[in-house]
Amino acid sequence: MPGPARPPLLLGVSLKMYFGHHQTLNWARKIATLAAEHPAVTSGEARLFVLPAFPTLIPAAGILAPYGIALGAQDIATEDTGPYTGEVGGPLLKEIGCRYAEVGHAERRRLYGEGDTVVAAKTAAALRSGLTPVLCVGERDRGTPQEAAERTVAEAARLLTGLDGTVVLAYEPQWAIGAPEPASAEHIAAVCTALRNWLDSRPRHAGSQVIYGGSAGPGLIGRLGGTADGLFLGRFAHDPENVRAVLDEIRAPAGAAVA
Ligand SMILES: O=C(CO)COP(=O)(O)O
Repeated sequence: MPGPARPPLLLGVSLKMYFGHHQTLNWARKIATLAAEHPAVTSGEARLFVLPAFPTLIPAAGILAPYGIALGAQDIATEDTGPYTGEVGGPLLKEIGCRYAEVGHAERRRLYGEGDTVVAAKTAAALRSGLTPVLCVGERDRGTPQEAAERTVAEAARLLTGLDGTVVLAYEPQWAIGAPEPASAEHIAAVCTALRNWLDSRPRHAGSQVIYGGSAGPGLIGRLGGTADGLFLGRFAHDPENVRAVLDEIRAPAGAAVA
């Protein structure tokens, strides 16, 4: 059977702090069942990753990993080990099977005072432990796509200064997070294309991907014309049927009829 014509699209979900423990595991079981049977996943056209709350990582891995769904943490300490009360370090995350660590999410910047120095240090910590950082970048206020592209590329360049390794750049315009609608397809395409071009000029980040998050859900991926390597879902992934709908669109892209 011929393999997929293009690299797999990456479909990430952060559960943030929405779900309880059992709720997380019940949701994970539904996502595992979906992954086991959905042709977008079984054909290799889509790859899934899930970022649940820290205490659920081990049991969630037991449910999701057998179906090829990668796990990751929503945060990571800047240090690897030592007297850092309340923090969780990269070596532990790696040991329990994480592949990803999210850094720099707008909520952590806005609510917990994380700035560029901390975000860059967390990105370095993830890479040091062999984790792929899901590095969130994106402008705070709505502007033109060109302004957003320039600002976001500069942000990525700043945060990755001096670092080598494969990353997932999650383009999340802050004004589109928690909104009724994602940014427009034109806006997302302009910024993701600029990020892709920038990455392509940086061999030290070979293999990196650019995904879009911010009220992403069904109906979006097909409108991006391949300019993003995937989506980063928040609220709209709480209903597994929405995840199924996005996988359906990955299976039947670019104008093909989706039932
Ligand atoms: O921040 C996000 C993913 O990390 C997006 O969240 P929402 O899709 O709920 O806006």
